Amino acid sequence: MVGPDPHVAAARVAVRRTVQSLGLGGQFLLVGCSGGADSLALAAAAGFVVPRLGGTVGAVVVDHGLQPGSARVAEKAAAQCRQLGLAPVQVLTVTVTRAGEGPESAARDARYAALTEAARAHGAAAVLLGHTRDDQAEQVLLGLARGSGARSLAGMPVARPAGPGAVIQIVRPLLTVSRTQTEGACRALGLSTWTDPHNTDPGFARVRARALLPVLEGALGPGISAALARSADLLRDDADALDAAARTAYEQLGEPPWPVSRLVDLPVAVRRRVWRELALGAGSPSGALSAEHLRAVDDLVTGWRGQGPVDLPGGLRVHRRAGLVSLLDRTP
Ligand SMILES: Nc1ncnc2c1ncn2[C@@H]1O[C@H](COP(=O)(O)OP(=O)(O)OP(=O)(O)O)[C@@H](O)[C@H]1O
Repeated sequence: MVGPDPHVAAARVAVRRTVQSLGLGGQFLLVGCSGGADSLALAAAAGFVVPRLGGTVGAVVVDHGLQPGSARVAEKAAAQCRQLGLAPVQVLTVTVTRAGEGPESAARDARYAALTEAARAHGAAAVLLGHTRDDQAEQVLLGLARGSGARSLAGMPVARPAGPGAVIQIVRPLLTVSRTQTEGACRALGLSTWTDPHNTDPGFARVRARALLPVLEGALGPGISAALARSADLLRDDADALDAAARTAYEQLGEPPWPVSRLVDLPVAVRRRVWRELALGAGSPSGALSAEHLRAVDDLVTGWRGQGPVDLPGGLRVHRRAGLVSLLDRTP
């Protein structure tokens, strides 16, 4: 008997391992499918694997209505999901408000909200997304270009709760699978894939990062995407450990004011996280809080030369007086 195409097999193995390791066998799962090669390969693999693990799998295609013909693209993706045996398969039309950080991020927010809501309505345990190892590598490259820390370089986790305290998980089973493999799987299965025009628009930093990977492979040797994804995995473990240490330190410190003497002996990586937790907990907007803000707070505490207080986004001010560090509200 001839086995499945190797790309199809790779996607199935990745889905089976992820579903089993997360204890999701036997549950109802929902694939978020855009009609692109990654999420169609995911739908095909999940449609094969999940029933064999005693579960069921459906799909949701979100129509953002941002491009002409988007409804047709969505219907075609949904039809292919149905042919792959997924049920129920739904097209959800969302309204993307252009407020916030731009249409891309507004579309993403609307999509995640729609997918999570559909999962809740159908009683799904998880939403499966088709991010690949190449997406992970691009994310790491973009983080490096911004000078990010371990948490950001850790890229996307395989699983996370859909929101604070949520039961539904957002799961990315294909993070070990390359885009070449998802495209090969779709070809082997005769699936017709859609290419998001944004994926070739050099106006997006992600698209430019994508173009860089083959250049890096040429210069440094093959396997760069896999290596970057591996770094993300290692850094995620480090970031998790440091976050846990910072949470413990934060809890032990209690409410500010905090004595400087109890702060200076903490490792700087933990202190930085404590400052961040302090600022975010007091309402500083995360997008506006920079590494420079955190460095200034740390300097106030550990490198004091009589400098003044540090102002943080959100109308906050960190003060040092008589060996105590306190957080004040600057708003009148
Ligand atoms: N229109 C859509 N409907 C349903 N699921 C989608 C849709 N678009 C994307 N997805 C899901 O999200 C995955 C990632 O898609 P994409 O890379 O386009 O997202 P993104 O814009 O980079 O945002 P993010 O990476 O934060 O999810 C897809 O593989 C698919 O599972």
